Formats: sequence, C-alpha cells, structure tokens
Amino acid sequence: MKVLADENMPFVRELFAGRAEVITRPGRALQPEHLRDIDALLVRSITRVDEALLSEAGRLRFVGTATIGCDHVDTGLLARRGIAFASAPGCNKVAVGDYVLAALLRVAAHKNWTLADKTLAVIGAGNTGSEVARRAEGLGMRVLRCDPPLANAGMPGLVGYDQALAADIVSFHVPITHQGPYATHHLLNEERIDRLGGHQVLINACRGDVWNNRALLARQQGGRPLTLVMDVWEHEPAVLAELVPHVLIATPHIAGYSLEGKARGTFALYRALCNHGGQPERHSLAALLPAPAVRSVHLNRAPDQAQLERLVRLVYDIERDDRNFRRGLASGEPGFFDRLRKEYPERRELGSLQWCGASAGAQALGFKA
Ligand SMILES: NC(=O)c1ccc[n+]([C@@H]2O[C@H](COP(=O)([O-])OP(=O)(O)OC[C@H]3O[C@@H](n4cnc5c(N)ncnc54)[C@H](O)[C@@H]3O)[C@@H](O)[C@H]2O)c1
Ligand SMILES: O=C(O)[C@H](O)[C@H](O)COP(=O)(O)O
Repeated sequence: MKVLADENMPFVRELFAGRAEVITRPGRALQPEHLRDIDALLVRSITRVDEALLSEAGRLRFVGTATIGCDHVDTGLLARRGIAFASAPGCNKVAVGDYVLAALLRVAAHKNWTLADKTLAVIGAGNTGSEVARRAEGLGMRVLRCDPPLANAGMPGLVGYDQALAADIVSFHVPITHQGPYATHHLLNEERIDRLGGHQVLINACRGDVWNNRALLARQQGGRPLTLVMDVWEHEPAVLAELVPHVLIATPHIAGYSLEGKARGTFALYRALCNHGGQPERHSLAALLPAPAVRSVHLNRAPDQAQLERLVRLVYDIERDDRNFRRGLASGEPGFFDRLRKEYPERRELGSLQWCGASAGAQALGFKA
C-alpha cells in the first residue's frame, strides 16, 4: 500500500512503518499527478480535496484528514467515488482549550480584569466549545453556551445568539458552513459588530471566515475598539495586515497545535486505515509521546490569577506565538504564515504538568492533579 501524507503530520512514518510505503509532501503543493499510484491520502486543513486534485487518483481508496474541521474535503465526491473517508473529531480540542485559557489570562492582565467576575459565552458547544467552557468554569466565570443546532435537537440550558453576544467575552467554536439555517460564514457580520460594546472581548479559534474581517477593521479604526484574540483569519494564509495592530493576540492558526493534539490526529487516521483494511492496530498513542520537559510542580496553596498565568506559561507561552506572528508579518516574507505553522515548536498540553500539593481545581483548568 502506498500512503501519501502531508509533511506536517508527526508520527506518520512510525505508525505506518512495515505496513505501507509512506511518501510525504507539502500539503499546499499537492498536485493531481502526485496521487496517480496512491492508495491512501492523509491531509491537513490546507489541502483542498476536490474533483481537480483527485482527477488522476485512479487507485485511491481512502482519504483521511488529521483535523477536526472537514470543510476542505468534498466528502460528497468521495462518497460518490466509493472512497472511504475519516477525520479526527476532537483530536485537538484540549489544545484549543489550553489556547483560550492562555488567551483569557493574557486579556485579564491587559484589562486588569478578575475573570471570576466576568461572563464568557461560547458560540458552538461541541468538542472545542465545551472544553473552553470547562476551563472558564474552572476560573469561576459564568458561562453561557449558544448552539442553535443542539438547541433544536433538544439540548437544554442553551442561550440565543443575541444573549451570547452580550457576554464580556465571546469565544467562537463553530464549523464553517455556507448554507442552511445555521450557516456560519460571517456569523459575526457588520451589523452584529456595530452592536458590540467597547469593553467586550472576542476570540476566534475556529475558522477565519466566521468573522467579517473588513467590518472588524472598520470597527477597530473607529472610536470604541474591541479587544480581539485571533488565531484564524479570513482568506488564510493571506491576512488583512491592517487589522493585526488592532488585535491583542494574533497567531497563525495554531490553537490546536499541541504535540498531543497532532499525535491524536495522526493516530485517528492510523486507526481508521487499520479498520478499513481489516488489520489489527500495532501501536498505542501513549507510546508515541516523549516525556515533557517539566513533569510536575508543587503548590503550597491554590494559585491566584497572576500565578495561574505563570503556571500556564511554563507549559504554553501564547505571547511567544503572538510575537513570532507579528515579526513574520513585519518581515514581509510572503510565506510566513505557513512557515510558522510548519516550524511550530513542540508544545505540550497543560495536562502534561501535574500539580502536587494544593491541586484542587487543577483538572478543570486542564492540568493534571
Ligand atoms: N484554530 C484551530 O486550531 C482549530 C482547532 C480545532 C478546531 N477548529 C475549528 O473549530 C471548529 C469547531 O470544532 P469542534 O471540535 O468544537 O466541532 P464540533 O462539531 O464538535 O462542534 C461544533 C458545534 O458548533 C455548533 N454549530 C453549528 N452551527 C452553529 C451556529 N450557526 N451557531 C452556533 N453553533 C453552531 C454545532 O451544533 C456543534 O455543536 C471545527 O470545525 C474547526 O473548523 C480550529
Ligand atoms: O480543524 C482543525 O482540526 C484545526 O483547525 C487544525 O489545527 C488545523 O491544522 P492544520 O490541518 O491546518 O495543520
């Protein structure tokens, strides 16, 4: 079996060794002729899997994406051509939770806020939204969940979009969809942006096109700018450069980029391909991961908000990602966005750090107790 995988897919060679010949290529540069003799294609979100890419893929029987979002894959086309498909639901939800927790603590320091006094709304209460809600509740925040598709399916306790948009902090966790009653393209449009108060904080760690970036820029250039955290951008990898100076934390679509999250993504595809071929699994996810640099800390008392920010930074420094992003943009290097993602340094999840001693509340915040 011949497997073609995105070059940015850790552990793919280790997992498939002895079972398949693995070829890796840059995901944005895949061409139809690269798929001529390929049996299984493993991609990330930057590869559009469509009619054009598959035009010469006569042998292809399996496509997998090591991501949560599937908007880059024409799944209808795969079904019509009898090509099996797998994604990796939830693989990097913990990493997104870590990212938003780090962002919340940074925002709080910047605005001199006590987070426990604030309300956070998640738009989209699925895997990543629920992880973020859990962390915010761990911080003592009041949390609102807005998810009309789940509300329609009968889930209790959800709020409407208008109520959610009135929260102090609004964090978006929806898939990008263009049609239907719950379409999310420009869910945050000019009209909604205009209605927001100047004290509010918006976080986007889902898909760039969910926010109208030009309308946001107009708002930021007016009298009452919002506090923005942006991991994803409309028209990625192109970024509306004028918007960046008006964004408190700006990163290149790396919210989900923990080593554990990427490993879970690759492993989900390994498992799906084993299943597809009726073969037993020979590897375990835990065995793939190296020991973290810092395994435990001893706490004599529960950390306050500032101490918690330091503990988070010990594992994940969101300001480093923000600095690298601004440097890359300022350098004028055309491919800086993809380069930062490709060369992203090893980042462990907060759960790799155990709190010993005063460990109450550690788990709700994502750490190990
Ligand atoms: N920045 C990153 O690195 C990163 C990482 C992981 C996922 N993502 C993106 O985040 C998205 C969400 O991930 P997930 O794992 O939480 O997905 P999920 O499918 O578990 O949850 C998405 C939720 O959004 C809800 N939803 C759909 N339309 C809605 C609307 N109009 N208003 C409110 N809610 C709506 C759905 O009902 C669902 O519960 C993914 O599709 C992916 O695009 C980004
Ligand atoms: O949808 C996802 O899982 C995330 O957006 C993921 O982190 C995207 O990363 P990429 O596939 O672009 O490397």
